[in-house]
Amino acid sequence: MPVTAFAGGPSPAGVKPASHPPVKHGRIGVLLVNLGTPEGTDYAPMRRYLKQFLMDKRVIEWSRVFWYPILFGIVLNTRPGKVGKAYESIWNKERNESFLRTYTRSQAELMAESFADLPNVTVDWAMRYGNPSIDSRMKALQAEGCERILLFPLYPQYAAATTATVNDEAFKTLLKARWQPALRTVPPYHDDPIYIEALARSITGHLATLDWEPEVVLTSFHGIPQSYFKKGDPYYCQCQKTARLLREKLGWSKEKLQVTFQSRFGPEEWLQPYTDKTVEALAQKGIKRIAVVNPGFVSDCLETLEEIAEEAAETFHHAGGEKFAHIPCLNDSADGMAVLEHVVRRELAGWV
Ligand SMILES: C=CC1=C(C)c2cc3[nH]c(cc4nc(cc5[nH]c(cc1n2)c(C)c5CCC(=O)O)C(CCC(=O)O)=C4C)c(C)c3C=C
Ligand SMILES: [Fe+2]
Ligand SMILES: [Fe+2]
Repeated sequence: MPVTAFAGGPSPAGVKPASHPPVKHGRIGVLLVNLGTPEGTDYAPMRRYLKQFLMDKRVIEWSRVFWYPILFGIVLNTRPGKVGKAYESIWNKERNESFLRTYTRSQAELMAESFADLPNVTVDWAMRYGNPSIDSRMKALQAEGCERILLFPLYPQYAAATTATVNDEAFKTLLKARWQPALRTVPPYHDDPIYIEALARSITGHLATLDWEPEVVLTSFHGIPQSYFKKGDPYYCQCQKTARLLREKLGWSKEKLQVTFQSRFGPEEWLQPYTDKTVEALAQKGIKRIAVVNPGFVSDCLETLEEIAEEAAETFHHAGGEKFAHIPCLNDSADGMAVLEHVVRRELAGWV
């Protein structure tokens, strides 16, 4: 709004000067933000995506003097090709995009539909890495008249490498804003009864479609380096709590529902036990039937569709296992949407 709009001093309350430009106002934005996704599986888009991701200090906390030579000298030359092939095996060919993007868009669209009772709320979506960027969608929401924005990092368990970096990026977009919206962030919902109930229903529902019963079900969460945990990240404890509540809801033992951590990156020790090693050890111990669920992922993605449904299944079979099932993430299912909508409605309290 140009300063000239106020030439002649402030207007009397409720009276808009004729020279005042039209300004959209009075709306509330809800921005769902997931991790990110490359634009394609070829070397160039994969490198662009990994570069933005792995330059993030919240993701790789090592000194830049030590990390950048490794990142630019080795990782960004070798990893785009390797990871691009993995993405290819799980690419949504119909839409030419990753499923993470397909589901995130669908979640925003379904939420917007179900918020018909909240006509001044606009629901949008963004990605922390890649597009649509947080910056572009925050600006679009403001242009639409959103004076208040609820930012929803799509992670049930808080980690600095995920939730905090989304929040950082959103607040960064406000650094140069003349007229900032009010910005609220959604807290973790790892122990929310509706989330636990949805997970339990999804597990029992999926297992009911099989003609066999797993001896062991692994709840496999994305890992973080142990050093991040030791510095005070609550992620490990929140994962454990989700699993405990789920176990109680299902009435299962600690042997039946186990917690593991996947997706190690780099030479450090990560949270343990590791998913791949556990899958192998279970088969070697004579366990023949297992299922794996990923409660920490709101949507299926590379880490669930490739690393678990493909790689972990192969590891299990090679080690002597017979039946392996991957239980899909909540995605845009009715139960999954009920969780996201419940969290958003709760966090909009006082605004709507
Ligand atoms: C040190 C590196 C990494 C940390 C810490 C980390 C934490 C973390 N990540 C997720 C969720 C996802 N990660 C995904 C992919 C992915 N993760 C890392 C590295 C770290 N993640 C890399 C390098 C990649 C890219 C793929 C690869 O090169 O192996 C994804 C999938 C994205 C997709 O497009 O499908 C998700 C989701 C969480 C929840 C988390 C900490 C709690
Ligand atoms: Fe990751
Ligand atoms: Fe992975």
